[in-house]
Amino acid sequence: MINIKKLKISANDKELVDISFKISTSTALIGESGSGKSLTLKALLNLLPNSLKYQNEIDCSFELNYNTIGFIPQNPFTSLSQMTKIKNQIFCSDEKKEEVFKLLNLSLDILNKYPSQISGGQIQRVVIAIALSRDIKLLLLDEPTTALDLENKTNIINIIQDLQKQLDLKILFVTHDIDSIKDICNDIVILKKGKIIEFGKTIEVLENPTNDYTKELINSTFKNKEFRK
Ligand SMILES: Nc1ncnc2c1ncn2[C@@H]1O[C@H](COP(=O)(O)OP(=O)(O)OP(=O)(O)O)[C@@H](O)[C@H]1O
Repeated sequence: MINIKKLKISANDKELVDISFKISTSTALIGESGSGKSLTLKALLNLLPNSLKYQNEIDCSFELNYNTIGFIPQNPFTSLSQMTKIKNQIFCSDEKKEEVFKLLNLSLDILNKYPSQISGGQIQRVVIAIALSRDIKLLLLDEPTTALDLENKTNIINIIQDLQKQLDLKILFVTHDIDSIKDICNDIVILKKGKIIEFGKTIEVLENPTNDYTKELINSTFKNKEFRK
């Protein structure tokens, strides 16, 4: 369990984020643009700009640092160096490379390719493989399916579900797309303007939201789905 008792970020005198929440297994952080999702991730990754003031109080059985946290960004296409073969962008033993590639259902011949020679879905899986090539304990996902088409989106969601079953990984999944987390995250935190306005078990919150803003988010997801049909 990662118990984030206090996470406060401010710029000058303006409070940007003031939240507390737990990651028991997998938690979704949902909120509209500007609600503080990226700042929260940056704070956990220790990547906040110096201009911001940051205070935290976190109870966790392991140290949160580069070795224990993996990060999957919104746009996988910019995470890899285009001029370098995939195998030279994963810093671990050949055995470990093979192990994580197998886990992500990636063919080993991809190791000898450049990013431009593989598909978008494969690139996102390679980015996840790179994160898993270290023995991380917490995986942070920042809208990992936004840049993907529907087929690859479903693929990545299935892969994350499989990873949860196979590895002892805590997950914090940041998104504004409720649809993508309902099968992955046990818990859900709804963020608005840097504050938590609703939290709880994902199924319970989705089936019985108490806050009007949460209801709006769920309704708009539902409407979009109807629209896509
Ligand atoms: N370096 C900064 N200095 C001052 N304010 C900032 C800084 N970075 C972000 N903010 C402000 O903090 C708030 C939260 O920003 P954040 O990027 O965390 O939102 P978000 O929920 O990730 O949005 P999006 O979904 O668009 O990425 C916004 O009002 C933003 O303008």
